[in-house]
Amino acid sequence: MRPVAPALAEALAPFVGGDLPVRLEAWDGSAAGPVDAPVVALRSPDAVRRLLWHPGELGAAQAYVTGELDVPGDLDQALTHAFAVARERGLPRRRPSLTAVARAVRTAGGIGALGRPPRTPPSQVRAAKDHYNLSNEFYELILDPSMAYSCGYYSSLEMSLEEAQHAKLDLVCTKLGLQPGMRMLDVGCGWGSLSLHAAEHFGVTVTGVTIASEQKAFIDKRIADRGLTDRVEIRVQDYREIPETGFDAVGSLEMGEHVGRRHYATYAGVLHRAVRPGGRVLVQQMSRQGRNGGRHPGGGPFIEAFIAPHMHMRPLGETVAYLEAGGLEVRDVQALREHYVDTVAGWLENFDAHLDRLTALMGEEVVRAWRLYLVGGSMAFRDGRMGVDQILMERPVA
Ligand SMILES: C[S@@+](CC[C@H](N)C(=O)[O-])C[C@H]1O[C@@H](n2cnc3c(N)ncnc32)[C@H](O)[C@@H]1O
Repeated sequence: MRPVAPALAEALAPFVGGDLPVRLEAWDGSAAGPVDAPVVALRSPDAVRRLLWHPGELGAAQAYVTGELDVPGDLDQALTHAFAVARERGLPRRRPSLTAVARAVRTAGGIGALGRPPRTPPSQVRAAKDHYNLSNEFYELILDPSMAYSCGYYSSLEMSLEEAQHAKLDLVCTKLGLQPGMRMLDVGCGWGSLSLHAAEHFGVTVTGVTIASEQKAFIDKRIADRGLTDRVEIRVQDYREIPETGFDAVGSLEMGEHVGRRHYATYAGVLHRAVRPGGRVLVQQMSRQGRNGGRHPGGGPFIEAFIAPHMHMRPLGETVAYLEAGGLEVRDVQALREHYVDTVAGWLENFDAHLDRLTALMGEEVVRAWRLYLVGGSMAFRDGRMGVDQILMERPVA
């Protein structure tokens, strides 16, 4: 087979707006681009098909997840490099003619017709839709023992992930002013980290709600094992259907991201209605730059397609305005952006330590998607494109 890379480089140049920014290795063994740049390996013509069909993040992510495109070196380093080049060059002013690029690639590579890429396997679509019902074991292998799936609080540099999650839960319970005998509501309780911590360490009675039945099954077992059946109740319930009012405190850790712009006022209203006058509410939520969350409010085309569709993030100020409009008085906002870089590093360490088991459980493609999600997420927090904040509020006494 003729070497394809020089012509591929030429064909791909319009997409990158200049010289090749990476070392490109093609499936025929040829290579092009700077020798000291991160390596991107195109293992199959399907990688080119996907990049042509969905230029940019989505096509590249699809090709990476399927293994048609690989990054043999450090993924973080390669993505950081790609982002830096994209920022420096900006997007190409005009989208290149698909037919022209396809013709050039085809002539060079002899890869036949460049039609539609293969479809995304249904298993991946299901994995994204069922983010929280994926498999409890999958999350157990990645998260800390408390099963907190939200940003930890590294109050000292030497903390482990487990200690940082414990410190975060203590911080939340302290900010909420929990005292023995109080009633607390945990909206979007995940695998029960806050509900169980509040009951065990602060002596409160807790109601937790989640939309994932797998999570309820997991927490119910922990409740029984720890003798907390009379103090913690977990329900599979949408936040809009919580009937009770008069809670002394309400916590909602990283659930607000699932509430779109259309419903956020309702979410704020639910929090306000659930807590008694004078009671406290703490929302921990991720934010992102760009008015109204920009074109991709859910964290970008990759996350929206592969990990968790229907997520919605916005600048912190917009979220605060919604909560205030819902009748809550904001008392304190604490930014924890850097803590997410360390939290994700902890998750990635667990991920790498259990790679074989994770692959056996979920398959190669889900595991590749998750690596991209974790590495890309950590970068977004490190670079300030995303943030996470604890917003402490009080329901005013009328
Ligand atoms: C990122 S997890 C956070 C879990 C937990 N708060 C923690 O810190 O570990 C988001 C949680 O919100 C829940 N959730 C999403 N949409 C919901 C809805 N409409 N009503 C109730 N819970 C919801 C999910 O089931 C999941 O438990």
